[in-house]
Amino acid sequence: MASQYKGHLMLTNIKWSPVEFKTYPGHLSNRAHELPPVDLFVTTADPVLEPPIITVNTVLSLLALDYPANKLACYVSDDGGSPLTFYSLLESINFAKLWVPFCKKYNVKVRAPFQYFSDQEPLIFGGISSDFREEWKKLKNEYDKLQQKIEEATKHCHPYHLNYMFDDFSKIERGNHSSIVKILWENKDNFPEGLPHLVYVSREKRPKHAHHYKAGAMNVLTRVSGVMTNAPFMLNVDCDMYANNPQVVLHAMCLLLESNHKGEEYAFVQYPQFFYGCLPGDPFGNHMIVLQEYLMRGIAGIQGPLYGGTGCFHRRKVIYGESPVQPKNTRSNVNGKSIEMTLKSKFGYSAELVVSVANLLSGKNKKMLRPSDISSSVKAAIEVADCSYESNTDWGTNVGWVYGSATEDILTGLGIHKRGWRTAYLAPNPHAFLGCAPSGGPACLTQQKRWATGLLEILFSRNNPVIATITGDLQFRQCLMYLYINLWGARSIPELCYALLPAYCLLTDSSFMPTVSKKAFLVPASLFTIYNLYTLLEYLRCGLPVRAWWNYQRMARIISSTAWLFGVLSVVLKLLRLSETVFELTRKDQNNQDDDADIDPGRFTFDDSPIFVPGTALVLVHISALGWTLLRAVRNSGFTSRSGLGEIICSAWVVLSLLPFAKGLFRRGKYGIPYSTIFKSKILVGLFIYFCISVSRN
Ligand SMILES: O=c1ccn([C@@H]2O[C@H](COP(=O)(O)OP(=O)(O)O[C@H]3O[C@H](CO)[C@@H](O)[C@H](O)[C@H]3O)[C@@H](O)[C@H]2O)c(=O)[nH]1
Ligand SMILES: [Mn+2]
Repeated sequence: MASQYKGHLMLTNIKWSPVEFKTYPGHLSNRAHELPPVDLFVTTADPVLEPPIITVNTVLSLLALDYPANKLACYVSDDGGSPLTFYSLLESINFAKLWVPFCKKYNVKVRAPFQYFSDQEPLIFGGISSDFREEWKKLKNEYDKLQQKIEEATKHCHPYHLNYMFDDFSKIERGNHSSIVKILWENKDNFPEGLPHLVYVSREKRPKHAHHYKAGAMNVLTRVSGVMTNAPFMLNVDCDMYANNPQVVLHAMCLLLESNHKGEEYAFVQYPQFFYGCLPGDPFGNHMIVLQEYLMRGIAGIQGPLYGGTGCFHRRKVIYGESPVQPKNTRSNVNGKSIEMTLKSKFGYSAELVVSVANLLSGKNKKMLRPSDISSSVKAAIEVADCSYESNTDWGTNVGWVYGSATEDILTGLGIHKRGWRTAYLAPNPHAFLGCAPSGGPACLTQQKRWATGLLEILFSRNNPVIATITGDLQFRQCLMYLYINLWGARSIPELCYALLPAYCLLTDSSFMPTVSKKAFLVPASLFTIYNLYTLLEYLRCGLPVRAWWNYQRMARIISSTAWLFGVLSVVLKLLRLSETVFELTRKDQNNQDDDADIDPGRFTFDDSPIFVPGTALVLVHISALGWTLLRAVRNSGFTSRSGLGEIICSAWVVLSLLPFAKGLFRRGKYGIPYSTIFKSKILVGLFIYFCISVSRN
């Protein structure tokens, strides 16, 4: 708990001046001809962990956005290089040709078909024309067919080879293949009511070449779209984050096309991350509703929100490394080097890319309509997707998504704030994007471990927030905010010490809490009460149940003693150059494919990962300590020892927080902790008890 109180001061800084924007996209929709082009990016990396039907739905929701179709282009990056993903996208085109006009004609609210068709029929049909009813049925039927085709292709090896489009995939080896860029659909007629361009990109991968995970994929998408459509704005979403509000682009444009009262442009507009199919009571404490409501709004009032990796509209020139006040360079020579040479050394050798960058930076492409013919740029696009393209360029450092952290989003956003940009946070109603939150122990902890790792990596990078404030234009309060967030993982160490303290006291018959009968006891007791009431109040004010608050508190303790601790370990190993940090994907399909009959998706699950060892050991230590105290009390007929009620309450609180682990000791299957984990934990417990005994003997 103590580390929570210290965090509170930092939190006060963050929450001090919250900001909320209200946008009126209606004002823009009658200025359609002035709207700028926008490139839409979707990333996927594994057809098993991220089933293609999820990606297809996200793509369909983007193709159907309320925005002139000839100003949108959608690019899908597939790091898995999977023919299945490609096949699914290709198959979805015919459905999209029906779906997009249908959505626009009837002003459909939710444009991800799986979500739209999950609604009950009568609910939709109430008082609605028979035309609509017919079309609805037809589309539902078409969507079912599409889904079935994809399912079949997933189960059986599909005869991809029958189609020339699949040639590139015939001999593909995962992680070792050349770049593939395929135009799945081209809006040749430049038709505002048609379908936006849809392009499939799988960048070149070679075993010996670092590919920088998602950051690498984003940079390839930036370049590929640069040579094809070069829109001044780019939206990026994860494959599971479908657009839930058809007006997201218009909302974002309300802020991106204007500047604030000081005349400053916003570098990017970040939407919050909300989730669909949420389990009641948020059993894994990861719906982030309260976090975004208070934290993100607060940050929005300092220098602007963090970049969250998904649901964000970027200004392309910012991604290209521009600063808010860019020195005007009208000469064609800089220090004797031609501008072209300078751009080549920053952006790489592709002549097409350099021209597109020059056009963009000079603002030439602002009014320009997107080129309707993109097939002529496929060759250039393949070239910029090669894995050696970035060597000796600024990609990954001063240009594009920044490399060196498993949370490339925070690192990239920090670089933008460091250059002095302001950013904007927008939370429209209905929610802009919805994705799937991980569920189950292993998926949740893996995600948290990656976040803790990535956030800590940033502290050890040249983009450390303190350095960014001293040498760059990161505001002081924004720097404090970044420090608070980046230190999340490091909090696991003091938390673990505090969590062990009551057990240590009970085992060694010592105390760290004042005796309950003394007035001093009121100090920790009131801090404890105020902290919990305050956090509870935040939940209630967001309209969430008490259960959600408790689950969050509980998961926060579990996460910091397991996932965050492993995050710290992996950063230490990286600093010692013993291993590299990796981006472990979060599984996207929820529990619906399980064959357990008594399935309870809210119940904590385990696997044999070592990540569960510290939590198991912690709960065992406390059970032993409490048992030992009880035994002593029985022997001495009463609690006469030095450690008293304070320690017992604290110890019981730890067990309560780690209740899923305590229960897991007695369960089997995926709800139980594997024997090997329990065995390893018992060794740790033995060592700890031995340590306590030797201390109390001295
Ligand atoms: O080598 C990789 C690894 C990941 N991804 C994509 O990155 C996205 C995010 O991956 P996911 O497993 O869903 O991670 P999350 O923890 O859910 O993602 C959050 O955290 C990430 C940083 O750790 C951010 O990049 C994400 O935008 C943010 O939603 C997905 O679309 C992946 O397909 C790639 O394209 N290539
Ligand atoms: Mn995700």
